[in-house]
Amino acid sequence: MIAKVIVDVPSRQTDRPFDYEVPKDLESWVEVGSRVGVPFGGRVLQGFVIELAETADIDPKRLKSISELLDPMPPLLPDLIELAKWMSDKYCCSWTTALQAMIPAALKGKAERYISLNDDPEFSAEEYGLTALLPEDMMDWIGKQKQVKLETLQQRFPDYAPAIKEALREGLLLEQTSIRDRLAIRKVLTVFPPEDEAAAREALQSFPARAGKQRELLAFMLERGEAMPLQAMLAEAGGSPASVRALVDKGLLGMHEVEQERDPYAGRNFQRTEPLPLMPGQQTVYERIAATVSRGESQALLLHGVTGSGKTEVYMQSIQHCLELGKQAIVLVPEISLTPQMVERFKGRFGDAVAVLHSRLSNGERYDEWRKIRSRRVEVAIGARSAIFAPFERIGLIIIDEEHESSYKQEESPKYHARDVAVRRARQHGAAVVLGSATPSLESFAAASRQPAPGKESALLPMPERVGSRPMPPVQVIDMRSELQDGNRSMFSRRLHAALIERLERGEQSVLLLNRRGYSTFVMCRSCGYTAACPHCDISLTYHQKSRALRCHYCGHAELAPKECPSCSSEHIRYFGTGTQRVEEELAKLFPGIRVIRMDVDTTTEKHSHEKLLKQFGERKADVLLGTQMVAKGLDFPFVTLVGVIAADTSLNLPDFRSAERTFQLLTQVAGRAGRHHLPGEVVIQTYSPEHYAIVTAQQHDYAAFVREELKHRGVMGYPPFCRLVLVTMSHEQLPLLSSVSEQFAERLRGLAADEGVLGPLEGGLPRAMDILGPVASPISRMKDRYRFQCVIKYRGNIDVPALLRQAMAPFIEGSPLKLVQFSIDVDPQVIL
Ligand SMILES: Nc1ncnc2c1ncn2[C@@H]1O[C@H](COP(=O)(O)OP(=O)(O)OP(=O)(O)O)[C@@H](O)[C@H]1O
Ligand SMILES: [Zn+2]
Ligand SMILES: [Zn+2]
Repeated sequence: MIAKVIVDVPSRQTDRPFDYEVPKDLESWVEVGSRVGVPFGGRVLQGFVIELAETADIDPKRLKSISELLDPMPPLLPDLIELAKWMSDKYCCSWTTALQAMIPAALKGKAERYISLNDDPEFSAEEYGLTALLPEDMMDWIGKQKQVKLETLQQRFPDYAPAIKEALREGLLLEQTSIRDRLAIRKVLTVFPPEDEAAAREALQSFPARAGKQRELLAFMLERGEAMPLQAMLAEAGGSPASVRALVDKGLLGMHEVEQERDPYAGRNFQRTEPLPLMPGQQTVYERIAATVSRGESQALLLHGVTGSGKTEVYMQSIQHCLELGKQAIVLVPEISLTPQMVERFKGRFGDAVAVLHSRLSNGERYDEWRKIRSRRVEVAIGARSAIFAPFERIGLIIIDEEHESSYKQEESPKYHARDVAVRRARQHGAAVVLGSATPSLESFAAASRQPAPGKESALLPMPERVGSRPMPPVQVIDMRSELQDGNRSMFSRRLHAALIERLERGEQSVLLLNRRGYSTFVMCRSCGYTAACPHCDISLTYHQKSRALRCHYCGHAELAPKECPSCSSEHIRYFGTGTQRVEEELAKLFPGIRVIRMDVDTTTEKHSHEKLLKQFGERKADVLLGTQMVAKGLDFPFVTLVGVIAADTSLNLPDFRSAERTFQLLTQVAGRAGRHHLPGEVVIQTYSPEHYAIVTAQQHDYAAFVREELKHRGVMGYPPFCRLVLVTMSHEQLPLLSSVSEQFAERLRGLAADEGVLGPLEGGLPRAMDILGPVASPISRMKDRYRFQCVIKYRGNIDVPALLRQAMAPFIEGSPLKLVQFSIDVDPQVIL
C-alpha cells in the first residue's frame, strides 16, 4: 500500500504529495488524515496522509517507507484534508500550512534524535578497531538506557561531540529520529474495584491479621464500587502504594494508567437553563433556520438582529434542533467575546456536550477539549476562528456570531477568513450557516440581499426589535469643537460629565469606550518634534510604562527610553501613556471616589484577567468600565444605563476603506450595551465630526441608511463588495533588487491577465475584469530590515486570481531561498495598510 503524504516543509517547491510505502504492520492503521513520520532529505519529518493508493508514481526502488505512525486515531478527517487543499488554492498558501492550521498546537510535533548502541550480532567493534573511540562509561550508560536523547548524551559527555559523530559514521552508534509531540496526554495511575466482587468479599473474610491495611483498602474499594486515582484513594483511605500493589498482585484490585483530561471548567457549576419561549420575531427566524437544518441544505443565512434582540437564544434553540437530528454544531465567536457570560450560556444549556476552544487555554487544555470533539464525546464546539476546523463528522449547523468582526480573518499564513471556510465546510456536510450580527459586514449583507433563486427564500433574516420591545437607547452626539469654544478643555463634554454624575447618584453603571487606535503610546520631543522610531522598521516605537522601555510592535526591538532628546538634547521629551490611562486619571480627578475598572491590553495580559474584571463589574464592584474595543461587544449587564464614547473619530480618519464601516459597527455595538433590561439606557458620543454619515446613522440606529451611503462610496472608489481584493506584498533587504523584481512580477501578471482577456479597469462594466495597481512602497515601507513593496489587485467576476499569481511568481521563487524576494499574498485582506 502506498500513502501520499504532505510533508511539513512550508516551501512552495515541496508543496505536493510524496509517495511512501506503508509498512505491513501499519496497513490496518494508516488512513487518510493520519499523521506520520517520514524520511525526508536525511531527516524524519512529520506529514499527513492525504490519499492511499495501490501503486506509486515513482520508481519502486526509490520508494521509502513511513517510519512511524504518530497517533492511533487520525487527527484529521477526509473532509478536512479536502478543505486544506481548497484553502491552499484559494489563499495561495502551501498545503502543509493549511493542514497545520487545523490541528491543535500540542500536535505540532518536533523531530528528536535518539542514539542507541549497534547491537547487530554481525557488527563487531573489535574488528573495526573502534573499541577505544568512546569511553566505557558512556557505552555502559547508553547500553543500560537502550536509547538516549542525543541532546542528553551531549550534555552528559560534553567533550565527546566529534567522537560521537565518528561513532555514528562508523556504525558503532545508531541514530533514530522520532517525532515528539510538544506535550503528552496526561496519565493517572488509577485503582479499579475487584472484577469478581463475590470472590473479593470472600477474600476479605480470610485476610491474615497482619495484613490489616490491605483489608481496609479492599473494603474501601468494595464499598466505593468505582475506579479512582491512586493518589486520591491513598489520601482518603490511608495506606501505602505497596499495600495496593499487593492487592493488585493477588488479583483483588485492578490498577493501570488512565488518560486524564484537563477540564478548564472543572468544578464550575453551570446553572442549567431551559429554552425560553421565543418572541414572535425570534420564532420566525428560528423556524427558517430549523427548516434549513432539517433539509440538510448548505445555505448561508444572515441573521441581522439589532443589539439585544436575543440572537443567542435563537442560536441555542437552533443548535438544539440540530442535535435532535443527530448532527453536530460549531459556534464561532470573536476571541474577545468568549467571556464567561458566553461560555456560561452554552454550558448552561448544553452541559457537558460542549467543548470550548479559546486561546487563553493552555496548549494541554486546548488539546483535551479538541480530543472530546474527535472522540465524539461532545456535540457542540464553541470557539474562536480556528474552531471552524473542529473534527466533527456530521455537521448540521455552523453559527458565526458577530460575523462582521475582523478577527475572523487570520493575519498570518494561512490567511483565511473563517466565514468563507465555514461556507465551504458547510457545503461538504450539507450544513446550514448562520451569520449573526447587529451590524453585518457589507460583503455579507450584499450577498444575502441578492435576489434569491426562483423557488428559494431570501437569505436575509431580520430581527429589528429588542426582546420585549424594549426601546433602543437614545443617542446624543456632542460636537467637541463647540465644547472647546465654550471653554471646556476637559476630555469629557458637559453632557457626559452630567450623565456620569447621575449614574453615580443612582448607583447605576456606565461603560466608557476609548477608541484605542490613534491613541497609542509614543514619545515626542516638545522642542523639535522628534519621535522615536524603530531602526529596523518604518514605524514609531511605543512606550511601555512598566519597563520604561521603547518597543517596536513588529520586530520586538527594545531600547531604554531616553531622558533627553537624541536629536536636539532638549529635556522636553514627553511620554504619552495609553489613552485609557489618561482617561482613568482624569476620572479620578473629576469624580473623587469613583470606582473604575480599566480594561485594555495592559490590564488583561494575565490568563484570566479579562474574565475577572468583567466578573467584578457584573457584581457591581465598580461604577465605570473603561476600555478599548474590548468593552464594546457581547456584554449583557442589567445595571449599565450609560454608554459614553470619548472620541468617536479616531478610527474614522484611518487611511483604510473600511474605516467608516468599522466606526459605525463599533458605535452601534457599544451603544447596544445600554438599557438592555428593565432600566432605560442612554448613549453619549463625543466627536469632532458630528456630521459624518457613520456617526449620524449610528445615532439613529439606522443600519440601512449607513449601508446605502457606504455603498455609494465603495462604488465610486471601486472597493468591496463591488469587487474583490488581493494584496501582494514583496520584501527584500536590498532595495534595487526588490524594486526590479516587483516591477517584473507586475508586468508578468499584467501579461497573464491580458492573455485571459480580463486586464483593465473595473469601471468598464465588464462582468470579468482585473486591475493591477502598483507596485508601490507599502505603507510600512520597511520591516525587520526588509524593504516592502506591494501590489493591490482588484477584480470582479469569476477569475482564478490565485492561479494567475502562482504563475506570475514562479520565476522568482525558484533557486536559493536566501537571495529570493519573499512574496506574501493576502486574499480578501481586512487591512491594506
Ligand atoms: N425569548 C426571550 N424571552 C425573554 N428574554 C429573552 C428572550 N430571548 C433573549 N432574551 C434575553 O434578552 C437579552 C438579550 O439577548 P442576547 O444577549 O441574546 O441579545 P443579542 O441579540 O445577542 O445582542 P448583542 O448583539 O447585543 O449581543 C438577554 O438577557 C437574553 O437572556
Ligand atoms: Zn528634540
Ligand atoms: Zn522594528
